[in-house]
Amino acid sequence: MSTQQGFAGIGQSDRTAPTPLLPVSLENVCFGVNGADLLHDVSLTIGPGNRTVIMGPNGAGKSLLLRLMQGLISPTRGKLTWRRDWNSRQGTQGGTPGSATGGMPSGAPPVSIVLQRPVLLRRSVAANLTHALRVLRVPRAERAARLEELLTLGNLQDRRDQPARSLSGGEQQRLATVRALAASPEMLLLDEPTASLDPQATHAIEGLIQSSHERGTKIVMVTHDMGQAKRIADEVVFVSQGRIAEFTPAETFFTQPQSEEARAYLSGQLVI
Ligand SMILES: Nc1ncnc2c1ncn2[C@@H]1O[C@H](COP(=O)(O)OP(=O)(O)OP(=O)(O)O)[C@@H](O)[C@H]1O
Repeated sequence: MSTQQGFAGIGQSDRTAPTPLLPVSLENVCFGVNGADLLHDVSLTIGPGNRTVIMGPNGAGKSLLLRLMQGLISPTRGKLTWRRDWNSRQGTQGGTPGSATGGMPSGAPPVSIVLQRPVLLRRSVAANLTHALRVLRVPRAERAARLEELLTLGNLQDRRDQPARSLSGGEQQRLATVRALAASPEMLLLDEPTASLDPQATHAIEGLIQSSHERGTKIVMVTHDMGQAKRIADEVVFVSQGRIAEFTPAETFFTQPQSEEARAYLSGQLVI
């Protein structure tokens, strides 16, 4: 896995620079369940670098968009293409694009996701991280050092032997976030990661997001928190009723939203 754009400092070093994973392009993507489209004709290119924040009312299709990018679901119609063919073991050079065009996904792109409610093993903090490192096939000899790096990154050194599920909500989310970063992902997807956290815990997660951004990891985050969106976003994708209503630089979005739907959302009106 690349550390060229991923989380440096957690150990790996590729000698050859792989073709970057991004951009990911969605061309006329529809996603439906039982014949009913939940995402309609989505065309969007998400490039590296900028922190992308996805906003929109409840039920608009934001999580579905993230799941498409996570590879958990595939378009019912249309095409989703990565710059790098992550499906192919040798596909890191030359750049045959990877794509998903329907049916069940055949694999998952090398991205990590953080959800609103972390899913943690009924084991200690350290065991959760060690398990992730094992699954990621980090050589046994490197695991101890990487574990320490992750514990330090998440400020969880004092909690290492505590059962993960007995941590506070904020600590659990710090653990889930550093576990996601253990993979040195080129892209980190976050689905309302701080929705149930207090300001201090939110600040800690935003710090982790910011430091991984500074190390080159692409950030794509769904949030309803306007303050957080303003703090983090370089660009905003606004989703309404399964369509992309707007994809603009953050400053434009917050000061001069172009779409009727975004104007209504930002002014606190009900958007159906
Ligand atoms: N597997 C499914 N079967 C049927 N409907 C689904 C399925 N998954 C999602 N939906 C519907 O698709 C719509 C979009 O869901 P999604 O979770 O993407 O919304 P969202 O924008 O993330 O909303 P929220 O802000 O409330 O989390 C919703 O109406 C949801 O009920």
